[in-house]
Amino acid sequence: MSIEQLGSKADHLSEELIQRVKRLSSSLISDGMGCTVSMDYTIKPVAPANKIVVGTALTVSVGPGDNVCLHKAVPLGEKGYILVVDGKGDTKNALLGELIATAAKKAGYEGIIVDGLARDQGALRRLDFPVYCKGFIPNGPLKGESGQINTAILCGGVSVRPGDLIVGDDDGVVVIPRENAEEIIRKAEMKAEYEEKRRQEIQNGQMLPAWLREGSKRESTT
Ligand SMILES: O=C([O-])CC(=O)C(=O)O
Ligand SMILES: [Mg+2]
Repeated sequence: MSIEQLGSKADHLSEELIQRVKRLSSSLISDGMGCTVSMDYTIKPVAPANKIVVGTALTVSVGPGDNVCLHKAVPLGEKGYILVVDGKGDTKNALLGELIATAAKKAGYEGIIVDGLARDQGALRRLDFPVYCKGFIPNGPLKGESGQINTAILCGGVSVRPGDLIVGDDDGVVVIPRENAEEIIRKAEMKAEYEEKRRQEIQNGQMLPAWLREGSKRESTT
């Protein structure tokens, strides 16, 4: 069996940036990046909770249905990290269930994102630990030959590198590349300010946004 841990655990971005992201949403972050960086829409929270989950990516790549490497990554967990699993979108076997999610919670992870399936849905809903996946199947995981921890992966069609910031809420999951985080967060905050202004305008009976009233072209989604 060859499981490689190629990269060491990445540092967190500054606490100040992370706190700013916690006041936003996945949709605002996506707007801050030109509406391009959402993981596949089928990756959704097991238990929608109307709250935002933010953490530094600790990545795992596994073969379809094979969760040996995932087991090995769980004890590396610490507060502030999110386990992001490239499961190749496999739909034949669950990569995790109640036991792995409970261990990941105990290890300190903020949550788990899986490009694949889970099982033990009822227990996961009761766990009070954010798990995002594509759905459920009773078939358990395979015990395979290989995997990688903390390397660049694709998850839900989006590139994730160790240390990128992961943001999940009930809409889905987005990835903030760490080198552009400051600029993306600033743009997302500007969108939040715009939306607050629009909320007040709508309350005052102004249904059309200014850019449409004035006939100008707007590039972002508003
Ligand atoms: O048995 C497994 O490896 C997956 C599972 O159901 C659990 O983590 O509870
Ligand atoms: Mg189980």
